[in-house]
This record gives sequence, structure tokens and C-alpha cells, in this order.
Amino acid sequence: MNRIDYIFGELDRKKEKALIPYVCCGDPTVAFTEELVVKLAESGADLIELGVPYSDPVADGPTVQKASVRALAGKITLDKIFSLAARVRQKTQIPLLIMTYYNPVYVMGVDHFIEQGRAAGVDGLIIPDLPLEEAGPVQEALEKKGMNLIFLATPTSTSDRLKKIARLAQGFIYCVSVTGVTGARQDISDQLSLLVKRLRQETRIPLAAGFGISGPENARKAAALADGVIVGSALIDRMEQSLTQHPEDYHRAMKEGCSFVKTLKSELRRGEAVQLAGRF
Ligand SMILES: O=P(O)(O)OC[C@@H](O)[C@@H](O)c1c[nH]c2ccccc12
Repeated sequence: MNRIDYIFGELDRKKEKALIPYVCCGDPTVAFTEELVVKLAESGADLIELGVPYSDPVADGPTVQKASVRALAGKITLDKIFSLAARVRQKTQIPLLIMTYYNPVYVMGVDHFIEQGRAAGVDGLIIPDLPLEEAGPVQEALEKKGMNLIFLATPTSTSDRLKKIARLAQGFIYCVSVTGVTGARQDISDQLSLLVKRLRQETRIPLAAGFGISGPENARKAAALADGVIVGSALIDRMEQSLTQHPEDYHRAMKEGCSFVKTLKSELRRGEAVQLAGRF
């Protein structure tokens, strides 16, 4: 069994929801990301999204864009990200997902990219701009290495599309909770609840909600609907603020990030959120 299925099985047994932080690799340095990922795992994160910074993003909101600019300024590369993943893998068994636009995969070559990921102990890929219709070869290549392709479903996906996603999905489905770009928001929209209901009619695979989760309150709401939550911008915002107030105090920024993740996870351990989900 791969690490993704294993962790969702464990969470189900413990009646907990998954917390999936997104980190932007190399923001502000590779060493920071490396230590951060290990500490997030110790702070209650269940899976980690390792974001590949990209200069021409499609769905990144301002926070993720700024993080990517910082990482690119620090000369982050795919090779550095694979070796970062490999070093993290020496220290923790947390499932690692590489989140990247398709272009870097295409340029490196699908097989080579996947082989590098496998060697580094990566468990799956999330490729938001890879259309379902063209995902077949990538998914097959991943499958051969025991890795998963995580699909995204959005509030605007048609029923036909949701059916296809449900049929092909592995690991979990990334439920985009809003129409728009990434970034912390005040509240969880009704769109998420509808999307989850629609997907639930098609599949029992775990559903993780992302886009706009900004704190304990709306993490709990999202977790009441889905099996897990993905948090990117809100985590990056906290560390960025800390670094603005205390320049170069990386240790402090990392601590802030970890205590945020601890707070979020404690909401996802609460029984009431779990009962509402009704996966089984
Ligand atoms: O930042 P948010 O609103 O918490 O959402 C997670 C998101 O940042 C992360 O999963 C992500 C970063 N870039 C993306 C591009 C497409 C889809 C998702 C993403």
C-alpha cells in the first residue's frame, strides 16, 4: 500500500481529518523548506504538498505568487527540489506530493520527472493544468512506479467531468472550494458543500478541500464537509509576516508556521467535524 492510502486509512480509523499544508519550495531558501517540512510533519501535518515555483502560474493567488518569486530569486530548480525531497524522506515517512504546472514536467520529460520523484521518495503529483483528457500517459507512468496522480475537481466541473474524475482518481481528490485563484479567504463557500455532495454520489475516495482556508474556524467548516483540508496561502502569510517583523529570524517564522499548523490540526481532531462528513 502506498503512503497516501495508508495515511487516509489511519486517519479514518482515528476519526480524524487530514491536514495538508502546501509549501513553496525554496521560499526563501531550500534549507528553510527542508527544515519546515520535517517540522510541519512533527506538528500534525498528515501529507505535504511540495510546490514547484513557476514564473507563469495559472491559478496561484498573490501569496503563492510572491513566495514563488522569492524562491525563483534564490535560484530554485527542479533538481534542487528532488534532492530536497530525498533529504526530507530520510527523516519522515509523511506522504510527499509534488505540485507543479505541467510545463516543467513536459520539459524534463514525463518519465524522467517521475523517475526522479520516485527515487526521492515522492508519492504523487498534482498538476493543476494537466487536462483530464491528457492525463492518461502521466497516470500510467506514475502507476508503474507505485505513485498517484491527484486530480482536481472544481465547482464548475460538469457532472460528466466529475464522473470521469471519480472513476480515474487515486489517493484523494483535490476539491477546489471556490471559483478563483488560491489565497486565504474569510469563509467557506456553499460551493464546496455542493461539490462534495456531487462527488460523494460518485466515489468513496477521500476528498480534500483547498483554496481559501485561512484559519481554525473555516478549516473546521471545510473538514466537516470533506476528509481533509489543504492550506497554503494562510501558512505562507504567517511566516512572511513574521519575517517582515523580525527580518532574518527564520527560526521564529518557522515556529509561527508550525504553531499555526498545530492549531489547525487540533480542529481536525475534534469529533464533531468528523461526524458530519458521513463518508461511510
Ligand atoms: O493557498 P490556498 O488558498 O490555501 O490554497 C492551496 C494552494 O495554494 C495550493 O494547493 C496551490 C498552490 N498553487 C496552486 C495552483 C493550483 C491549485 C492549487 C495550488
